[in-house]
Amino acid sequence: MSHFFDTPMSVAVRLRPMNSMELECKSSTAVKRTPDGLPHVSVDFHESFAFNYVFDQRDTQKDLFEACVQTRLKRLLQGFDVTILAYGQKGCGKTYTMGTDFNGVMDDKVGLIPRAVHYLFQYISTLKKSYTFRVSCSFVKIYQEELFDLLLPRNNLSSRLAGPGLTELEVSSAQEVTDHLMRGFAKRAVGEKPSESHSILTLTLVARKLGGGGPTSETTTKLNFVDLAASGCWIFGNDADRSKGGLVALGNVLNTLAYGEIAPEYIPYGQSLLTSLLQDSLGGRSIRLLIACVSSSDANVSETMRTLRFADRTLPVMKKPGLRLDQQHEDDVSRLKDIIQQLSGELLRAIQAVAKPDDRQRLEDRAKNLEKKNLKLHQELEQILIDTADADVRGGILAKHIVQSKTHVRRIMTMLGLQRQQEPGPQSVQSEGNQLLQTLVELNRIVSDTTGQLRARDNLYLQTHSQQSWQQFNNGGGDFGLEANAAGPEDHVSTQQQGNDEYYYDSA
Ligand SMILES: Nc1ncnc2c1ncn2[C@@H]1O[C@H](COP(=O)(O)OP(=O)(O)OP(=O)(O)O)[C@@H](O)[C@H]1O
Repeated sequence: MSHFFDTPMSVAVRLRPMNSMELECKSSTAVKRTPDGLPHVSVDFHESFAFNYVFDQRDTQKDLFEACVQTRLKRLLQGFDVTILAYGQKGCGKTYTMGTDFNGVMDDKVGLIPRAVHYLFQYISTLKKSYTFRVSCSFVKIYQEELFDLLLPRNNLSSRLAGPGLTELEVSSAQEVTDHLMRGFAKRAVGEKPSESHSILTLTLVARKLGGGGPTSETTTKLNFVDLAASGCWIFGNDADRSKGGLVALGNVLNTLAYGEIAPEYIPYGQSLLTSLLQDSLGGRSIRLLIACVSSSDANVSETMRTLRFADRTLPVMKKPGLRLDQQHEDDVSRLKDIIQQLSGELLRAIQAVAKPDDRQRLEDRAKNLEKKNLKLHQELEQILIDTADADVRGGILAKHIVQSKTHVRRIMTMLGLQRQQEPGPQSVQSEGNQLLQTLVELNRIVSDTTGQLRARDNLYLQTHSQQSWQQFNNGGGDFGLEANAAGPEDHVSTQQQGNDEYYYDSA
């Protein structure tokens, strides 16, 4: 078992460089990554948003792929559907980022789809000793609430889907997928502009574990790349522009999912074709990454704000900071957790082998209990990491956790070693179980201490920050058009502006 630190829903913001028109108009930069190194975006210096990742003009396609897509692809084999969506105003880089317009040349400008497909086929080829894989591909366009199959081998036109299911083509290499992508993209553009339709490229991966005959030995997961229609000046319900209605529905679904555990029947998947089609890959065991593509220019600030608000509302309220973790740390923690899991299993099997039947149940229960505690500790730690907005502190906690986990692993290994040497009876097994329990209690104590320290630190930060904001507000309150004494400092803690409830709509 391994864990991942990102929440199921993550948001990456990508700031595209100014285009020639913006440069000609001599527009200035209004949207920036904040200089503190955190994944925050500031708009016009007075509005800021916190996301999981922020990429600016200096970041390359490779940076984006490696930071937020690569690790998610491995989750496919752990039974998660992975959905990557690009959202944003017309011309802000959705297609460029996704690589939906791939031209067959694998250069450094190539977007996510070709990179992901190559990575995936390479990755599964390393697992061929343990798994067999079947991969199939479908590619559709949704335009004005109608579905078009882009892989139907007919003429040059995309075919509206009236009858049975989608074309799903079996593929055995990255090249085959990108060939289908290129053919499909050419069809997407027929009839209307690509910016007016959504396109979804789906890879379905069926992994069968070799040597496993049980019902769970085959896993089917989906990887979706969704290049959404451009957001912009539109009104929900306008029949002439119904593809945009899919964006409203998508916003509603992601927003509802952000509230946490909600029964599927309350999630409004049925509001559009887009959300119905993606239903399985948006809820349940899915990992979602929304890439909000925005312009950095002051000429597009109002549309950029709408995009950022859309993205902001898809994130769970409690997990907004959700900062990117250092990859090395994440890998270390994940590896150690796997080792602990494996060793705990071995310990359990060793206990079963030596204990008398009447002791066995009790010891098994105890071992299971330890396992649960261990899992809870990991979950607490992950929560702390997600809730902590300071990269240095997070790094410190992780480093500490790694040392603790290593000690923990060493102790379990020592116990196993002793067990094997001495072939102990139930009593010694019990005392080893107790030692393990002690270790876990100790680990638990350290985690709660750290949580306490972090909470105290966060409270202090919020207090100081709110006092500073209040002072600034009092000094220049007139600019805000508010009475200087209308609210107390506690009302100014957050820099995150709450948009109005109709944020999906453009009333212009
Ligand atoms: N991060 C970036 N770096 C360099 N060029 C970019 C970047 N993002 C976008 N571009 C360029 O900007 C132009 C518009 O990008 P793109 O077509 O991807 O926008 P889009 O959001 O998909 O637009 P539409 O909604 O019309 O489909 C393209 O020429 C693309 O190469």
